[in-house]
Amino acid sequence: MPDQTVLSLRDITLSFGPKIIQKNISLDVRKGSIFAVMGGSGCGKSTLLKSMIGLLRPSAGEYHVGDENYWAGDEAHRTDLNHRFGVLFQSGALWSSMTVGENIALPLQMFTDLKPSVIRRLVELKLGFVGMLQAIDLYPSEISGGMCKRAGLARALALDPDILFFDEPSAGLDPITSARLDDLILNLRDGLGATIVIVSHELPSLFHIADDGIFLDARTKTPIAHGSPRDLRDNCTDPQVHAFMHRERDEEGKT
Ligand SMILES: Nc1ncnc2c1ncn2[C@@H]1O[C@H](COP(=O)(O)OP(=O)(O)OP(=O)(O)O)[C@@H](O)[C@H]1O
Repeated sequence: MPDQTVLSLRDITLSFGPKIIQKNISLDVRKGSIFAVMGGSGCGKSTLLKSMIGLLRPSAGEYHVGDENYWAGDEAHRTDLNHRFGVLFQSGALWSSMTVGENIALPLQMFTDLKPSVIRRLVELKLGFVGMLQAIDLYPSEISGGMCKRAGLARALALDPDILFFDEPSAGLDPITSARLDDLILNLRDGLGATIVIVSHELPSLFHIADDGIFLDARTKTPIAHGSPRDLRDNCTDPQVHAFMHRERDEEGKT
C-alpha cells in the first residue's frame, strides 16, 4: 500500500466553548487506508470526525488535507477541499420527501452542470455499486434500514470523493447486513482507491476492515494508543485499551 499521507492532524484540541473534549490529537491517515477512530462512549470520536469534515473548528492545532492547511484558508478554500469528502452519517440521512434516486442526484444537481440524462446514468451507476438499483424510484420509508445506509453511501459517492468518512455505519444493522456493508467499504478502498475514516464500536467489523487507527480516552481527554484495531487487540498493554479491544472476544468466549 502506498505510504502517502492524505490527512494529517497535529496537536489538535477539540472544545465546545470552555469544555475541552480531546487535546494533543496527532495522526496521519495514509492514502488507501481504512482508519478507525476508537474509544469508549462519549470520548469524542464523533466530535473528531466532525472536525475532520469541517463542521467544527479545532481550538488549537493544525489540520492538513493533502498539502493544504484546511483551516488557514477562507471558506471558499474549505468548500473546494470539502468536495474531496464523502460522508455517511449514522442514519443514512436521506431526504424523506425524495426518492432514493432523487436523493443521490441532489449533490450532482447542486455541484455540477451535468445534463439530467447524464445525472440519471451516474445515479444508476452509484446505486448499482451498492446493489440498490432496484430501489431507485422508492422513497426512504419504503426501504429497510440497511438499504437506507447503502443509499446514503451511494449519495456519499455521488461526487467521486477520494476521502470517505463513516460515523457508526453498522449501527442498528443485523450482523449479515453489517458484514455486507463491511464488504462494500473494502470494495471502495480496493476498487476505487478511496481513503476511509470510520468511527465504530463494532469490533468484529473493525478487526476485519481497518488497517490503522487511534484510541481516544475520555478520562485524560487524549489519545492513548495508535495502531490498527488488530494490532491494538494483540499487542497494546494499556489496561483500558486491552479491556475495550477484548470485549467482543470475551463475549464470544474466544481466547
Ligand atoms: N454540540 C455540543 N456541545 C457541547 N458538548 C458536546 C456537543 N457535542 C458533543 N458534546 C460532548 O462532547 C463529548 C464527546 O461527544 P461525542 O459524540 O464526540 O462522543 P463519542 O465518542 O462519539 O460518543 P458515542 O460513542 O457515545 O457516540 C460528550 O461529552 C458530548 O456530550
